[in-house]
Amino acid sequence: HRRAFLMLMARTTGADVKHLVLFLFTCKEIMWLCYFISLGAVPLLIKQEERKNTERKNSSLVASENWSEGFCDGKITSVNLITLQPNQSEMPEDDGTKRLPQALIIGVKKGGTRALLEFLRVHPDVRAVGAEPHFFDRNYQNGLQWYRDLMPKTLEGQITMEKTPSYFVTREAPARIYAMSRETKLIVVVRDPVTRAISDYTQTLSKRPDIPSFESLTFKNRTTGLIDTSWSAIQIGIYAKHLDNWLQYFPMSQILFVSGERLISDPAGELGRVQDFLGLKRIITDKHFYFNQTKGFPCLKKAEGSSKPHCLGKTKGRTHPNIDPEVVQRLRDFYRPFNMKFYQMTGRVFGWDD
Ligand SMILES: Nc1ncnc2c1ncn2[C@@H]1O[C@H](COP(=O)(O)OS(=O)(=O)O)[C@@H](OP(=O)(O)O)[C@H]1O
Repeated sequence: HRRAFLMLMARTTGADVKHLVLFLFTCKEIMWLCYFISLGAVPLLIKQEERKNTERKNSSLVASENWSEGFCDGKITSVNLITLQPNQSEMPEDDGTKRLPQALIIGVKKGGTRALLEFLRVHPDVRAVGAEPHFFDRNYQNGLQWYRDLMPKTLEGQITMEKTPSYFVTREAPARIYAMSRETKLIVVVRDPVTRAISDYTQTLSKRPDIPSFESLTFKNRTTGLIDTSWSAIQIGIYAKHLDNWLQYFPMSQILFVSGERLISDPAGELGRVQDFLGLKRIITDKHFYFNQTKGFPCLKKAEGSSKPHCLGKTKGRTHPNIDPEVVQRLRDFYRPFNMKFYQMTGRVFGWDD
């Protein structure tokens, strides 16, 4: 049959039989070659297609993240944040992910906020920003993406933190923090408002030595003894008033008050309360501290990521100027009712009026 077919082909096409044999043989080989290639190529093509699909999916998630940032123009709500989650979880987890803080030290200025943050950083499950981001007061227009970019990377189970003491007296801060997450844990380090005011004044004086005396700034009218509550050094210490603003958004159970005085006299005790509040294992104990006589403060035996002892710098523990005792007494009388209200609200007696 093969021979008859070849003869017929040669006769109709007028081609040489030898050439026809060669031609058909080559066609057959080519067809077989194509068949074998397709066997291997099909799974390969499927794999390539799958990879392309995954890449497409990832890039659309990144695009949606960028979109929500741009669209919301710094006013990102928790709804937008949920959109960001899938992409975060697909990012490599080995060196961690930048997350928005779950806990904040919101105040008070000169309360001992730096000491608390430095002590907390010793805990392996706490990661914190060194500088004060001032996001919820001065930099809110930069948006949550900007804020999150400032954060250190954390692994699953680690807590991201920052401290900005001015949040406590910023009217808009509670609503803004609530909009980021209503679950945010808030820590306030409080200190006797009179010494706090003097400490605040001492800091300003160190930067601007020509400012008026503490005594003259305290009063609106020295003869009538009317206190100038618009002076920020005085205003910040009316803790009960500021706390009222926070309680419009957060329950008391979500706010922890740390005694600035106890943070100096018993750092491990206060750190124990803070670790419990944050749901952390009590790792920071009295073994971590020693009292530095020269500095006059507790210091860390080993700072975070170091094996050396560490005290806070020169700007912490400045010598306060002597203030007229009559003025100090007048301020004590002024703060007493506010302090009583504050003790009542927090359920803790801080002992500033003993
Ligand atoms: N361990 C330790 N070392 C040094 N200083 C300590 C410590 N614990 C608490 N303090 C007190 O912290 C006060 C400064 O408070 P802040 O860190 O909150 O100040 S600031 O608002 O960040 O400027 C600072 O206030 P001044 O003494 O008035 O400078 C300290 O009294």
